[in-house]
Parts: sequence; C-alpha cells; structure tokens
Amino acid sequence: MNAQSTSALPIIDLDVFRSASPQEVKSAADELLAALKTIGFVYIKNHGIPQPLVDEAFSWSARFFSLPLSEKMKAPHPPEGWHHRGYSSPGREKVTHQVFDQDSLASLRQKAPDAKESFDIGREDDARMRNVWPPEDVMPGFRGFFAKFYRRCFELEDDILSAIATCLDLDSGYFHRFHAGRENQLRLLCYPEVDAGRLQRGEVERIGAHTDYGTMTFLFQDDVGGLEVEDPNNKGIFKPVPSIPGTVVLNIGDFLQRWSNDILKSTMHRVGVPPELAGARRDTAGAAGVLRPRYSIPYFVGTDGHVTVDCIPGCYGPDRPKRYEPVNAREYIDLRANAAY
Ligand SMILES: O=C(O)CCC(=O)C(=O)O
Ligand SMILES: [Fe+2]
Repeated sequence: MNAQSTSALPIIDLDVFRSASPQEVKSAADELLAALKTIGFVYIKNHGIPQPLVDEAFSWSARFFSLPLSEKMKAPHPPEGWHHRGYSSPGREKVTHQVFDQDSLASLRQKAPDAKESFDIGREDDARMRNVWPPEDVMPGFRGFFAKFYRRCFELEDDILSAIATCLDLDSGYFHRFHAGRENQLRLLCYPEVDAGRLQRGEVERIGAHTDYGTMTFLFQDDVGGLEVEDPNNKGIFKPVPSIPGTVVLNIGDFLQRWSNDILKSTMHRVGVPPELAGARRDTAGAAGVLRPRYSIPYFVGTDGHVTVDCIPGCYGPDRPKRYEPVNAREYIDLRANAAY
C-alpha cells in the first residue's frame, strides 16, 4: 500500500486483546488509541467473523438487490426516517452532515441524490423498531441468515468495546453498560453502476461526506473501492480506505467522540470514485467510464436509547472543559436519521 495515496491506517490485531501478554496488550492499545485519536479509523484483523460467513453475507446481499424492484418493495422502509428497517430504493435516503432544515435538505437532495439502495436490519425482538423482512417465499433463508449474522456482529462489538475501553485506561467492561439493549443496525448497501464522470462532477453521490452518529461502526466492503476518509491535517482532502482482505474497517461515531470529549475522532468519510480510476483501470471503470456496483455492509453500533451521553471520567477537567452538552442517545439518533429521509 502506498502511504502517499492512501490513508495508511494501521491494522490492529484483535487477538492480541483476547489472549496476549499485558505488555503486548499495552502496545496494541497504544497503537489503537493513536489511530483513533488522530483519524478515528483503523482496520481490524482476527475480528472473529469467519470469512466464509462474510462472503455469504455479500452473496445474500447481491441476490437481494438483484430482485425486481416490486419484490424488494415487499419489505419497504417505513415512511419515518427513525424507523431504520427494511428496503430503501435508490433516491430514498440522502445522507448529509448536520443539516436539519427542510429547505436545505430538499435542495441537497435535488442537487446530488444518493445513488444507492439499502436494506436495514436490527435485533429481532425490538418492539419499537420492528424488522421489515421480505416474505420468506421471496428470499427463503435471507431472514435466518441475517438474524444469525447480526448476532455474530454483536460478539465483535463486545470485543471492540472492550479494546476501546482498555485503550482509554477504563475497566474493559466500561462501555458495555451503555449497549446492553443491542440497539444496533446492520445495513446492506448497494451502489448501482454509475457514470464515473457524473460522480466526479458531484451531479450524483454514492454517499456524501458525513460522520456516523452512533457509538462506532464496523464496515465490510468489497474490492470495488471508493471509501475515503478526511485527512485530519487537511480539511476537505479525502484519502482512500481500500479494502484489505480479512479485515474490517472500524470507525468512531459521534457518541464515542462526545464521551471522550474529542479525544477519539468521529471523522468525515464518503464514497466516491475509486483512486484507480485516474489510471482508468478497465475492470473498475469501463470504456464508457461506468463504475462497477459497490457492495458494503456496515454495522452501526448504537447506544441504548435511554442513555445520556456525557463526557466520561478522565476525559475532562479544569484544563480540558467539557466540549459537549449531555445528550439523550435516542433523540440524537432520531434527529440525524430523520434528516436523511
Ligand atoms: O459504503 C461504504 O463504504 C460507507 C458507508 C457509510 O459510510 C455509511 O453507511 O455510513
Ligand atoms: Fe458512514
């Protein structure tokens, strides 16, 4: 990987946190903290979700999105943005960053709609936000698979929350108390073929620059490329986060930034034209400049709705005053989700 042209994120070995000596844990924790403090993104290897299971998730996703629209619409995302479940057709969602007034949102949607479709899944026993599944005869086995995959992601979430607490010198179970309700969101994303020139000119976006608004996110991505993170030293400059086989990308969300009083960074990121396009790699951008579809699977770790997110001990004091007002987790998430629909 060329450090000049990529974000050069470190690859953190999660196995070290599970079983290594205290000195090895300390050194991995220091490396993790350094990355989360500067850019808020790292790759995680030995994450514990077997590769065949990840491959299977991508193949279910591709099969679902290749269904005719009328079939996908049998599991429609409800009209309310906060009820983040089921299928959103292209153009339905527009991701923005901290824009809330209706006129501005409408004009951003018109200027550059998001060229993507998505399917959102939560825990099966959530009475407030029910899952919206396609009927079993439309996709036999889809629901069973993703209910299982969601549980596997939850195990990974547990391990990563422990690692982050360790690197902040907190008890390793510190953050678990805010996540007992498993209010997470597994999202299948498909960015259909798109004209590279239109994407480059900003006439359409795959997903525009934003921060993630929960605790943290981990993201599985295919090898099409296009994910970019803002360079912390050069605002407005975005660096590629290419796919590295066997790893998952971890990024800090707004709540960990708020809990840590800006020690951990919730960084702007987006999906644009893959860097290879400059060299017009034929398999990514064909002669007509058409980008292959991109598939990704983020898992957004949500904070339990009743939690008040406030600065944690050790992250504030007389020389580092609190930078954020306490906020109720559900209100903040609903506010940002509603702005996108
Ligand atoms: O598709 C991707 O790689 C990024 C998706 C993303 O940032 C999001 O859904 O919040
Ligand atoms: Fe994101």
